[in-house]
Parts: sequence; structure tokens; C-alpha cells
Amino acid sequence: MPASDEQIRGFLSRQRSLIQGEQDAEVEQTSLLLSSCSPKLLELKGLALGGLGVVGVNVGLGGKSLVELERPSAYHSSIFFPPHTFRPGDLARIEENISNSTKATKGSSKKGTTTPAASKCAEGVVYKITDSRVVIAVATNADSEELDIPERCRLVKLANTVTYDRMQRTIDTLEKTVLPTTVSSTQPDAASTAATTRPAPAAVLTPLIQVLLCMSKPSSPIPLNKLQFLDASLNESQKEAVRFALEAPEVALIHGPPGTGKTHTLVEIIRQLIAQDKRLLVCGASNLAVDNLLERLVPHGIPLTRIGHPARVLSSLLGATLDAQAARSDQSALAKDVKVELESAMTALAGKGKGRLKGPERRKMWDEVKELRKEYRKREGSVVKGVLSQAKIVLATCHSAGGRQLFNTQFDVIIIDEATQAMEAVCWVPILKAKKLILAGDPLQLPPTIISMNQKSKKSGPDAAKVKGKPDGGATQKNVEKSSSRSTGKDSSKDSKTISPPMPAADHVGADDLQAEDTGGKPVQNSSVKKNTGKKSLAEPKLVPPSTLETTLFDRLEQMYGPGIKRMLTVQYRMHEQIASFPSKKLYSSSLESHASVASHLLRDLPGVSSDPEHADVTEHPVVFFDTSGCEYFERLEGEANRSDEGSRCNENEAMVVKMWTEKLVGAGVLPSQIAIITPYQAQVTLIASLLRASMPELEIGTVDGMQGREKEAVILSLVRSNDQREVGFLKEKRRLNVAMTRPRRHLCIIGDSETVSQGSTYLKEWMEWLEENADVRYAGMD
Ligand SMILES: Nc1ncnc2c1ncn2[C@@H]1O[C@H](COP(=O)(O)OP(=O)(O)OP(=O)(O)O)[C@@H](O)[C@H]1O
Repeated sequence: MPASDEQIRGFLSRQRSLIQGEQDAEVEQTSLLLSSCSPKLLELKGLALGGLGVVGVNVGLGGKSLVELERPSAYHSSIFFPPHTFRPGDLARIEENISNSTKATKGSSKKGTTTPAASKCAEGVVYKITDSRVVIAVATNADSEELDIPERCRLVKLANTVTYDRMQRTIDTLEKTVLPTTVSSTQPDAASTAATTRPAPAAVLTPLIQVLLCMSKPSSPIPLNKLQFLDASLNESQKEAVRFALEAPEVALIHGPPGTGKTHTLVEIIRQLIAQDKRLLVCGASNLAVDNLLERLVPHGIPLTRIGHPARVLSSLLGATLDAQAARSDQSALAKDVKVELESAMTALAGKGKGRLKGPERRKMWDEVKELRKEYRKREGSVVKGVLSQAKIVLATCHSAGGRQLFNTQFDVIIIDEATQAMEAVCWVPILKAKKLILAGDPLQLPPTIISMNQKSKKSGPDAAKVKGKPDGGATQKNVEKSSSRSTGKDSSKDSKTISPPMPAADHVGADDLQAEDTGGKPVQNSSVKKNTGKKSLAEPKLVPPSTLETTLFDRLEQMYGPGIKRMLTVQYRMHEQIASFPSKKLYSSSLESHASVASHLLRDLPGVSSDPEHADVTEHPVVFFDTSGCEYFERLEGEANRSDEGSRCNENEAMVVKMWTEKLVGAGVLPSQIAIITPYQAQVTLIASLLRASMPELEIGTVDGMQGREKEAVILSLVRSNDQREVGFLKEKRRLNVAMTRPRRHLCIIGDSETVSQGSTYLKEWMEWLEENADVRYAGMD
């Protein structure tokens, strides 16, 4: 039965209240940190960068002032930033660098922010960040106050309400489109969000929207008789997924377990759609997901444009950005003239010391800047329009697809990669722009990071999450990880080696099951692992409001329409078959096959790795398990538990085993850059880094969250938990554990206390039993 108006209203209102709850949690957490921590502590937590100086102020797209900041060598021994959590898309404030020992004062222009009293401030969005330079796009309109950046300043991260505002506004638009008679915007805190300041416009009620909201069922596939695959290497499950996605009239899901070529398959689908002369909007949950696709699409020479700044600064990617293409376009000369004038006026205004303009002269210059900015925006608008009209493919994060540049632009198909890491509401931002949707992801890997859930769990149990889901609330080591993708559609630069991300909860919510759903008790797992029957579920589809934001659109569609709505990729190109065996059996109904090219590859087959029998114990075993049970290698709680930081766990003896095994691997010829050490707890990351970082800077040491979508030849997994209470915390979360154990290509070494771990859940018990039977088991005390 199609969803009634009442059911749709209930669904949308649930989405709104969940988004509002998440926004409140983020604001509360940020304000708690900002108000209770000294600037020095904020820097240590990676939430501030101090002692910065302005390098220049340029004009970016939209007439924004791009303020470039760096660490002047006069103030610092190194020009490189210390570990921090700033990502493109984050909201940040530039403020005067007040004394490090004092607390940031309260008093705020916005919720979740504190302003140093009587100081000069500017708020903006992190536009670009490298090892030593950060660019903040300060939004300025014709009437905005003059930009006056202090000479010595600090950058402080703010709660990002922009993403939530956009999601709320999108839900409003959706409601207006689907239920035009309903009074819009029932946001609980309506007055506080920009979403309600302008009425949301209605979109076109497409069959796609109707299917997604259970107003009508998906239409039958439109058969493609002559489908010629462009990529000869596609395997049968990939071909089937391509055909399925192309033939689906409204929506198709592609389930790609680890290493099965999700992106590879999407590239073929995109090329096929382009051959059909379709216009595409290709989105990712994070900047990294977008860049991954961009990198694979660029060699095919299809005209494309990437909106926003890439997380990776590769020249091949930079050339594809809207900014670069706008600058190169024929029409840009007109806008350039104004830009030059504007920049020189702004440089004059930014002058410090003696050269500083004062009084009426300054006022006049500022008025000129306002006029020039208006003119620039107008001219640049037509340049951007011109560039975008040439692009057959536009790439953006889901969030940035809702930006000004794509206002009123429609596409034939929208594709969302890593869709299982994005909240449903942010997916709706691009969905309202197209007639057809293709989602790719794996519901059995990391879900979106939800702060409000972590806070709930924190209040409810001893093993609950830390503030902002960070095991220790702190920034990580240089090189520690390649960042987590906060899956709210906020831009993130997952792969920057020098910056460290906020990490989702180690002790994740969700206890033993993958995810508790509002679906009559049916966990996601049930539908996610069903084999590809191609048949739809027999039960009538029903629109069920999600109980948490962890329920992604991918999950919901699969539950609503059954496994017939998706195709699963079944051949993996990463792991030795023994490494793939346990996750395949337990999570993917044994459907994961290992491609012949990887099924038996070992470290000893790598160039440069010794084939000497002396090294055989490390180079010839795909899975090694150091069982520490009975060794009394107990975990230790790091730091004092307090409101904002509950401390994290480490295990010194395990860290020593990690060190020993890493040295053995390197001794056998494996390069440190081919090894990753993964552990759930930040304190263990820090400890292991202190043991190994100096001698092996190329080694990657991090938590699971920075590793999704990536692989290494050898992975060492330190489980940490060893206690008499049999508490296993994070390890209970199958999806996170699944990501951890599916990163290696040729070698996985696990170090843990089987006695503690096997008490955590049936799944963990089975894993420990599987390891005892199948791995090369060593007893830590004896080695
Ligand atoms: N049909 C194929 N033939 C050969 N190699 C393939 C094929 N499909 C995928 N691969 C290779 O497998 C690896 C993983 O592919 P890809 O990155 O597309 O997978 P993914 O599912 O997106 O990965 P992840 O699990 O990291 O999300 C890549 O090196 C890719 O080139």
C-alpha cells in the first residue's frame, strides 16, 4: 500500500527531529570544549591553531575573501602545523591570539561559539588546508562589516550548523513537494536556523521521489538489448550490477563488500550513461570519495567539473575544479579585471602598521570594495554558468551539491558513492536535482558518525562513547591516520597525511548487533547479506521512520523493497583468501570470492621481500594471531575521566608485541609504507607511535575510521581490551571490526586476549574460535 500523507509527514518530521538532535549535540559538544578548555588545550585537542599570521587576502568564487594563514617562522620552530582536526568545509573563526594560559571567554554570536572579549574576529569556512597553510573563505556580502584580521591570530573550529541548516531546508523542500498543503518547517528550534529564514521552494515531484518515499513501487526495468561493456576486465557480478543500474528506471543500489570494485563498477556505469548522452551529478559522502571517482574518471577524457576543493592536491584533480576551469575560461577575462582591482583594494585595506589606511580614506576604500565585489559576483556568475553548462559530469559532495553554483540545475542521473556513510537527509540534497538515483556502498562497513547517539550511549553505560565519539577527544599523531570521513556530507580531507581527524566513537553504540532498527526488530544485517536473488521481498513495502540517523537511505531502501533493489559485487581483488574467509562467511553469507590474482598472494611474493626460510614465519602466513590470554597483558585507562573526555585505553604489552612484529616484517623486507597498524583506541595509537614513529615515519598508525576504503600489504591489529570484567567496548561493533580486518592484502596479524574478547559477543567468540583454528597462533608470553 502506498505511504499515506500521514506516514510521509511522520517520516519527514522524524528526519527533522533527528537532524535537530544531532545539531544540538554537536553545538553542545563544541561549546563545552570551547568554554572549558584553555586555548592551549584546544590546540592540543586539534580544535585550534595558534600563532598564525596573514599571508594574503584574495578573492574566491562568489566574491568571498580568501584569507591565507600560516605559521610565521618568527613565532615557531617549524612552519608545519601540529596535528589538528581542520578539514575543508569546517566552520572556523579567526581571532586575536590571546594568551595561551587563559580560558576562552564566553559570549557568543552563535550557539556553540565563544568569542574572545573585545577582539577582532572573522568567521568563515576552511577552503583549503595543506601542511603549512590554511585558507579561510570569509563570506562577505555587500553590506558586511569590514574585514579586519589581527596581525597575530588563532584559528578556532566552530560547530558547523551550515550542514544541518541545508539538510533541514532540503527536508522542507521535500515536504512542500510531496505534501504541498502542509504548513512547512516544523523544526523544533525554528528561530535559530537559517533554514527557516527563507521559505523552502518546492521541487518537481518525480517518480524517483515517489519511489524513495514509498508513494509508488519501483517500475520494472527497461531492458537494454545491446549493452556493450566498455571495460573488458569487468567480472560477472560487476557486469550484472552495471546492467541493473542502467536498466532501473528510478533507483538502483550497488552493494560492494571490501575490495570488490565498487568504484570500478561506478566508472563503467558513468561511461555508459555518458554514451547515452545523459547529464550526471556524481556525489560522494566525503571529499575523498569524490576525489577517488574524479581520479578514475579524468583519464577517460569526459568533460567534467569538480565543485569544491579536492581533499588531495593532485594537479590532475586541481585542473578539474570549477575554480580552475572558471579561471581558464574565455569569459573569465572580464571578471579577472574586477578581481585584480578588488584584490589590490583589499590588500590596501589589510595593510598594518604605518601603511594602514585610516579615517575617511579607509571608509572610501571599503565602499569601493563593496561595489567591486557586487560587480565581480555578477560577472563571475556568468563564467560559472558557462563552465557548468559544458560539463557532462559534475562532481561534488552531497552537501556541496546544494550550493549556489548548482541552484536550479537539473541532471538526468545522480550517483552517490560511499552512500552507506552518508546520512539520509544529506543524500536528499542532490536527489532533488535528478530523475534517477544510483547508490553504492556497503552497509556492513562504517556507518555515518552520529554524535547524538554516542552521547546517548555515553550517558547509558560504562563502555559508552567519548565526547564527539573520540576515544580520547584528542588530535592524533602526524601520519597517524588519513582521517575519518564524517559522513554528514560535510567536506573532509580523509587522506591528508599530515592532519588528523576527529574520530567516531571507539566504543560505538549498537552493542552486539549491526544496527538496531525501527523495522520490527529486524536488523540491517538480515537484508544486507541476503544473496542476490533479484527477487523483491514478498512483504508490502512500508515507509518506516528511522529511529536513528545511522539508518542510511541505502539501508532503508533495502529494507523497504528487499534485496531485489540492489546487486552485490562478489569478487574481491584485495585479500588473500584466508584473510577474506571469516568476514565472507559471517557477514556476506560466504558469497565473497577471492579473485585468482590475489587468492594466494603472500608477503614473500612482493618484490624486495625475503624468501629466506629464516623469515618464513612472517612472510608465509596470511593470518597470524598472538593470543595474550593468560599473559596478564592488562589494558590501562589513560587520563582522568571527566565530562568532556573519558580517557582512552592502551595496552603496553600489546604495544611491545606490535613493535616486535613490525620490526620482523621490516627485517624481512616489507617497507614501512606497506604496513598499517590499526587499533580501536587513540591512547594505543599514541603509545605505538611513540615506539615506532621516529624510526619508521612512513608507517601508518591509526584507528579504524581513517582506514575505510584503503588497503595495505600488511596490517597489524592491536585489540587492546584485556580485563577481568570482560569488557570489549568498541570490538562489539561488527561493522568497524569488519573494516579493520579487511584492510590487508597479504598479511593480517592480530594481537589480543582471546579470553576477554570472546566474552564480548557471539560474533567475537566465533572470530576467536576461527582464529584458533585457522591462523598461525602464537602465545605472546612464549614469543
Ligand atoms: N574487474 C576487475 N578486474 C581487475 N581489477 C579490478 C576489477 N574490479 C576492481 N579491481 C581492482 O580492485 C581494487 C578495488 O577496486 P575499487 O577501488 O573499485 O573497489 P571498492 O569496492 O571501491 O573498494 P573499497 O572496498 O576500498 O571501497 C582496485 O585496485 C581495482 O583496480
